Amino acid sequence: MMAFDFSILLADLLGCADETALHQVIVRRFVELPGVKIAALVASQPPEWVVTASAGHPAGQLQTELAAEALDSGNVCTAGEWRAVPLDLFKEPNSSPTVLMISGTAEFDWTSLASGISAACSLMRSRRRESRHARRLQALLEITHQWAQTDNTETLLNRMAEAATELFDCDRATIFLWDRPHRTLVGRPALGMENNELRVPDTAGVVGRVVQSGQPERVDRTDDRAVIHSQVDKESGYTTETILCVPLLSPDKETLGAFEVLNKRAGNFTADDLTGLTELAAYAAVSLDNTQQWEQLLVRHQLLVDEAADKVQMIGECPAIEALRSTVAKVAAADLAVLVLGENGTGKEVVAQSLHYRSPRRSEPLIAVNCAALTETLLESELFGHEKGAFTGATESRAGKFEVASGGTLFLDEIGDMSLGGQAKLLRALEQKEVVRVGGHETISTDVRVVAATNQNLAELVREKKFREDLYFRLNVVTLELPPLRERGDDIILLADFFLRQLCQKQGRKPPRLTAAAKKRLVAHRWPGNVRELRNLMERVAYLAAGDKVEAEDLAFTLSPGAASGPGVETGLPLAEATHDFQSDYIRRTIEQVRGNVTEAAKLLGVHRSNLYRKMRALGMEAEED
Ligand SMILES: Nc1ncnc2c1ncn2[C@@H]1O[C@H](COP(=O)(O)OP(=O)(O)OP(=O)(O)O)[C@@H](O)[C@H]1O
Repeated sequence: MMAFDFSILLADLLGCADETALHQVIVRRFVELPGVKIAALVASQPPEWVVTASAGHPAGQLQTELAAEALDSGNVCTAGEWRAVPLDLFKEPNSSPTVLMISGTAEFDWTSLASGISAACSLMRSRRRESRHARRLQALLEITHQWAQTDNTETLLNRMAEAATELFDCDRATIFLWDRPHRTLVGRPALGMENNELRVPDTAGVVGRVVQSGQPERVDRTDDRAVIHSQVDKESGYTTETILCVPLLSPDKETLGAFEVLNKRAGNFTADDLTGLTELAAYAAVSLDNTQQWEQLLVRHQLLVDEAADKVQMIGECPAIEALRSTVAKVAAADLAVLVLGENGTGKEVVAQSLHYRSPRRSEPLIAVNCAALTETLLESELFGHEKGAFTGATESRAGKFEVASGGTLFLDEIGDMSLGGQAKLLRALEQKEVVRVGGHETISTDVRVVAATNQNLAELVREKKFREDLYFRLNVVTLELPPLRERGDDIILLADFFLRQLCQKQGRKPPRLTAAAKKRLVAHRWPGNVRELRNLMERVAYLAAGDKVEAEDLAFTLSPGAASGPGVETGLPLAEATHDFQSDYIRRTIEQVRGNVTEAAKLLGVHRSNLYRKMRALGMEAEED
């Protein structure tokens, strides 16, 4: 009796890529042995026998009756030089019982040989399964990495379907999302359907059963066609042969829909495909969830941007403002640097906001930096950022405004106040489109549109060598000049009404009306603080004036610190009117100073409390004694 060396067989089996190769290896190994003329593997597929591999003489003379006898008895059967050895090789589902047929004089311990071959094959198969699993995981990793970079559900679903058809060697794949309120499954991509989308009731066909039960389903070629939702095939003109469908489960096991693959190119979907699709669906559920959250965030972000853009209103109809508005509309979309000139409070920041929200950069940040408020060192760290430990107090690394505003707009206010050192660094950043954080080495590229503003005469500063000429030209591709408020005529009234409306709306009350005298006073005022001063005044009026009218006396102008000392009364008024205005203004401000305490105000004014009330009534001021 000959001994059989399993180690050689095992080594050969491990190299087999598929079942056919495995069968070939077994039969070849036998005919190499002395005394073996023919070796073959035959599989019982009633009503016939199929030779899956043979070696040696042609297999035509195979004794299939002997094979049947061996299979029925479970023992080795002999007829002349032929041996039929039933193998327990193929325990896998769908595999046929197999018999090893040997012709020759060689004698082995056939029973242990049969179980040895079966064990070797089973070991080889599990190795192959593991390596297939590892390959599938590798493919999954590559696929999910690609998914993670997709921020749009439509694209993501298409990519998922592409990945699945490739991975499972099938014709089509569709991901169904469960619209529970409408009891509908929405499948995409759906080739041949309108909008590439398929809508079916959530109880229809295989996919309906999968989402309802949470269990996967498989339809093979031989299965009853009745299980397939034939309506879909009718509509799309497609013939479904095989299906594998698994539920799409969220990480907390809620069924979100189903992942379906159709028409395996060869044969039926396998148990391996089921494991693979279940794994793929788990990643798909997470990616879909992430992408949908991202999309929701984008929608919310867009709403916020629109809301912010709507709030930016440049009120005014005087020719200078009309001209400015039309230039803003023209240059906003071009990525040009803009210099905005104008006195303090004339609306330079409003212009920067209008430019930003009318540009393609509107969804990215608009970042404002006041260059006058910071020392040179602080300004540098503010603009370019700093690394941890770059200077005392730099306990954390921080991105600069150039980095934060990248993709958007950087508004450099009070640029005329920037030191010459700061100007040099700013120029470098603008020219090279990159910055280096203070204390850092790495260059960080940035893409910002710069809008600069100043209340100074920048050209004059250039002449005086206080501002770099090269920076001046770089910032000043387009100049927009805002006139002071006193030169805007009736726009003062438009703005006053606008602010009153806006501020009263916040308090939920009807805005009071400006009387003709009040309007006259507003237009006559010099407005050293420009629109900001007007806004502040209207804010006070909106809070203090209780009635439905705003009288001239209600307009208590605040003296600007720069103005000559004296009451805030216009020149050009008759003395009686000026005295009247001065007195009401002075009394009002004194009362405001002591937060409405009239007794206290009377003391400060050196009059008796009741006399103060009398005086206020005479001046037409609201004065209710308590
Ligand atoms: N044309 C306008 N329409 C509506 N509001 C305006 C207008 N101009 C200015 N404002 C408002 O006036 C205030 C001051 O405007 P802004 O801050 O833009 O002025 P600025 O010129 O940038 O001031 P500064 O020079 O002090 O930085 C803001 O509340 C702004 O909303």
